[in-house]
Amino acid sequence: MMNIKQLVLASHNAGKLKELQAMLGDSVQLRSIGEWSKVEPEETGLSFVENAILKARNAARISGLPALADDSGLAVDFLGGAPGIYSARYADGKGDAANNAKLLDALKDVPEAERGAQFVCVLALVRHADDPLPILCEGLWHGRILTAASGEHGFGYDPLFWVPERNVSSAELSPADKNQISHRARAMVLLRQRLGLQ
Ligand SMILES: O=P(O)(O)OP(=O)(O)OP(=O)(O)OC[C@H]1O[C@@H](n2cnc3c(O)ncnc32)[C@H](O)[C@@H]1O
Ligand SMILES: [Mg+2]
Repeated sequence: MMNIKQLVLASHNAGKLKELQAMLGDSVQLRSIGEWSKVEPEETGLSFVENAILKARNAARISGLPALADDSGLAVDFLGGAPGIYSARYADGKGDAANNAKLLDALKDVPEAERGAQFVCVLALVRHADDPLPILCEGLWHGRILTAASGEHGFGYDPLFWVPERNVSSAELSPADKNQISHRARAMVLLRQRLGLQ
């Protein structure tokens, strides 16, 4: 079992850092790779797993610390799983608001029953840059895409993601509630088990 006190998070996304640190608790300190470099690696993989490993190796190489990466996104049934690994780049890098507007447009006139979607999160942890055995944990969160944005919490696609088990959008959940049930929370439960943290 690994005894990890400090991990570098291979992400420039402040929303992820906040959620992951809250889920990990005080026993492990997460430091953003932004402390070392502002340059983001190109996400050239064809799967969440490949991109998560690529980001984790890059961060471990730059920082010299064990690294955790989160590759995540939204897979929409009607769109054959798109935007998927391209979720951050869906509107060509114009940001969350543009991504959400493009998604609403792509699903214009699509009835509720066909608006199913899942958030996906893959966490990859490497002990060092060339680690031959990364720890991989996956979490899925099933919901549906709304016809208009709702809610102020969270980040990214949260205002468009309807959470059936709570009858609210994921941006209407409190941060603590989202961290109990999200794709990221599910992946983190598995990671904590693998690290012997619970
Ligand atoms: O690669 P890093 O630096 O970690 O940051 P990123 O924001 O580019 O992250 P990804 O490449 O994993 O892309 C994830 C996309 O999916 C969205 N996403 C992931 N988790 C989400 C969540 O919990 N709520 C809303 N949107 C989420 C997010 O906004 C991005 O558009
Ligand atoms: Mg990214």
